[in-house]
Amino acid sequence: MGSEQQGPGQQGAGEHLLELVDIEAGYGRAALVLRGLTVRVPPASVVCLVGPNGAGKSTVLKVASGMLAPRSGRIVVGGRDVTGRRPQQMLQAGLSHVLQGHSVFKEMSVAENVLLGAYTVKDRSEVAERAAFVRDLFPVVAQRWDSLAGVLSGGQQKQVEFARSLMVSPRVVLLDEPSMGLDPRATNTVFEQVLRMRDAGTAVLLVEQNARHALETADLGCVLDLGRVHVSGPAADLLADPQLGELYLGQRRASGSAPHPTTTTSPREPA
Ligand SMILES: Nc1ncnc2c1ncn2[C@@H]1O[C@H](COP(=O)(O)OP(=O)(O)OP(=O)(O)O)[C@@H](O)[C@H]1O
Repeated sequence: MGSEQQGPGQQGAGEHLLELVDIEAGYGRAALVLRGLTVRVPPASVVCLVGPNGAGKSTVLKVASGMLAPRSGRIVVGGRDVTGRRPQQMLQAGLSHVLQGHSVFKEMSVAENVLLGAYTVKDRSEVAERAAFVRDLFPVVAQRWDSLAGVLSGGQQKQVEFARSLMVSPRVVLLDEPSMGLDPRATNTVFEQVLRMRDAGTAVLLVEQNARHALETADLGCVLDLGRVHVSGPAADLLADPQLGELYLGQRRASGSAPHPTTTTSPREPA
């Protein structure tokens, strides 16, 4: 593997919105899943975590959103140490988590689903302002505002989830596999919306099975393996690294030998 590149796993602490530093975390008494992992999210960026199944990508997001307390390490949001806080406190600190799978309430309207995201916001004018903001950012949300969420397509429902996550004006949105179950066209739209969120001022920490597409979208990337950052750097550099491509992105070797069959196949666990 090429030498470590400058990126979210290696760069020094500075003006970052989110810093996960030397995190060790696991489930119950089971062995550690994250083993000294450091990831930093700068402002106005999309940072993507890729790597084999079981590397710990979703676990990173659970630690960041307070769903799983780390055994050691620090979580810093906007320069403030928030290690050990619960999910609602993490939300108030500025970390909004869009979980894997679909989480819209199908029997409720798009409006009701989106406004649920503002349940911690007491100021009604702030809620109205924020609703106008997300309707502007996600046109389909505005167009289908009064529709039942259950009649929307999978990609449209994902945008409702994005809109809901932005209702609290988060500093960083944590997105767990937003393209899961979507067809290529809907996947393209969802990735375009990820960039719109970034451009509108919310940084994104993204976990994706679709590693190539995610790195093509992201500014920075981290390849995780065995609960550590294996290599990190500008996403374009990771994409251009032939060895990373062979191991994690399903690229063919120059010699023409067969590629790994999926973008996430572990070099340790050939399919
Ligand atoms: N709730 C849980 N309880 C116990 N073990 C868990 C739990 N969630 C995840 N794990 C284990 O933690 C490890 C890392 O899982 P995680 O979901 O973070 O990996 P991942 O890199 O996101 O993989 P995938 O791409 O398959 O989702 C795996 O071995 C998984 O079995």
